[in-house]
Amino acid sequence: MSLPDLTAKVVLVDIEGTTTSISFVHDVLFPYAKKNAGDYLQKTWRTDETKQIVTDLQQYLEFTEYMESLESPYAETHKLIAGFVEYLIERDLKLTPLKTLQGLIWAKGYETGELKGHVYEDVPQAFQTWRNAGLQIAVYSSGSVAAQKLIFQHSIAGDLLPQLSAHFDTHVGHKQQSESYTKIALSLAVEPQHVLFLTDVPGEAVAARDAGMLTILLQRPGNAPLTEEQESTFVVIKDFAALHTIKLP
Ligand SMILES: CSCCC(=O)C(=O)COP(=O)(O)O
Ligand SMILES: [Mg+2]
Repeated sequence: MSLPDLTAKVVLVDIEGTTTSISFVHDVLFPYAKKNAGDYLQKTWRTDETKQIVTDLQQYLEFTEYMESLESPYAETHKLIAGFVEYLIERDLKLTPLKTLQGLIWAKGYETGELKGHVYEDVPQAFQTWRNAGLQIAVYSSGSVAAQKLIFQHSIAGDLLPQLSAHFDTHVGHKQQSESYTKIALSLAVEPQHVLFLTDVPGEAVAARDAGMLTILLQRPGNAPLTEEQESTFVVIKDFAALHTIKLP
């Protein structure tokens, strides 16, 4: 495989819907976090890390909404927060403390082998090809940096973590804000036009493009369908192998 005529020095990949199926995140990871949140919070309740997460979670407007939605109060605070965590996961909210907590809960599942990170079968070969071509690979996901490392380290295709040079999560900013991509390029010490961002979400592609990055959309099985306008605005590929056969504008 050879790379198309692109000037990228870094390939920046999203996870859910790009390297990994949406169903793995929604049908395996999220249920695992929901099931184990109460136990995790109870065991770590007195640690500074958990105290900080709980304080941060309570700052969101959603916490007030959640409290108002309760029909009867919880006797124990860790159960109240576990209920709030479930409430947030069911709404797929990408709040930074929620994502931090999910990563901490998933760690045990990966450690015991109960969880194995899904990656599409073209991903390991593409990572190898890009690295052989001298490109760096970085990750930008709403999942915490710790969670990103776990999914690639314990992937169904083996340990892919050594292929990755940098990780970014919502601490850098939200994925549909172009400043986040400007900050990522600065942190990678490359011009944005030398970064190729691969994602399934058109709003993220627009934000990255507005920051000057090259952007390609993934249409993986199970991803949300793209509109005709999105398909005509962006290059769309069905997998990473297709990246090596397309001609970029
Ligand atoms: C890091 S694996 C878990 C993915 C996750 O929690 C998530 O919200 C996915 O968001 P993405 O930005 O990768 O689409
Ligand atoms: Mg995604």
